[in-house]
Amino acid sequence: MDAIGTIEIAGIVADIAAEMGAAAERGTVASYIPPLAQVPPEKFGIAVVMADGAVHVAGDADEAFSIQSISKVFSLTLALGAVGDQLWQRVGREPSGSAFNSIVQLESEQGIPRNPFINAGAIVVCDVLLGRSAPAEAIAQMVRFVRTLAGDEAGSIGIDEAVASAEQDTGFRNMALANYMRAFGNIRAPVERVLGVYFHFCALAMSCRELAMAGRYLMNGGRVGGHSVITANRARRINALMMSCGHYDNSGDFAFRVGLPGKSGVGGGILCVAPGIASIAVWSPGLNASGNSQLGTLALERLVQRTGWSVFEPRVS
Ligand SMILES: NC(=O)CC[C@H](N)C(=O)O
Repeated sequence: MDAIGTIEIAGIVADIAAEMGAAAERGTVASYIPPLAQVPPEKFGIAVVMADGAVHVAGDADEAFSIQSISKVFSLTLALGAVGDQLWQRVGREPSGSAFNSIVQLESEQGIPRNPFINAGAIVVCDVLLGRSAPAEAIAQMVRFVRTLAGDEAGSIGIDEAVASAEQDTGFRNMALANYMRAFGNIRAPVERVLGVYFHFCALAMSCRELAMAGRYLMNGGRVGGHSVITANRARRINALMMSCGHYDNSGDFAFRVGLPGKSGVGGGILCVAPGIASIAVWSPGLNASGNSQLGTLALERLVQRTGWSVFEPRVS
């Protein structure tokens, strides 16, 4: 850890929540998935779980929200566990520079998505998981996995079925992506099954506190409480992908402003990792033009300015 102590972090987290509560420019809540449009834009939560186990929360940190594309981090982790590096034959590792739901690169790149954190890539990841289990099993395995990562013994993390079925009803672009990749042979299971799994993963609901807890393995070289979730090498690589691809065509700007691996979702959440230091979750439903939480990004930018936690900053001992 660096020179900043526990009391200071608690104060910084509380100050940021107060600043974000008062912010006027809150972005636009996603409306293409109808239940997400109902979430009040005033919400803001932040949770910081330190490497020593201390937890600092402020604002609406205990209110569950739809984690949406943040689930792509957990599905990637499961798929790497299932098939290892063979995954990279079907999904790339380059930033796309395009929107999260873009189809344009798939034609010239023969149905191989640029990375696992855009929709097309995450849909392939779901297909890989379906190579090993039926849809209901894959969904149950994901819920169990995230609960275990978060230490959620009460089982409060779950799938918001209303969100999952709204995505099913409105997910025409995702259907197009999946069918298009199927034409190239990069989706193997029936498209409806693959998307059923994908939509349920996106519909996972949890709070900032639970999400920051679930991200601990990424700050800890793949380990949580003495257990190895994944190898240190894989944790490092997932962090690298979060840095380069976690915010779609905004990933460069996020690295510039925050300088930490992060993954956003259209529910307004961001999971962010300060390796060796902290796992952080923020939530504010209003999005910027690239579909990333406007105030969530600003909150992380301020947190890093005040703590010096950017991976590009020298560590003070
Ligand atoms: N960026 C996101 O969070 C997108 C996830 C959303 N479920 C979709 O597929 O469109």
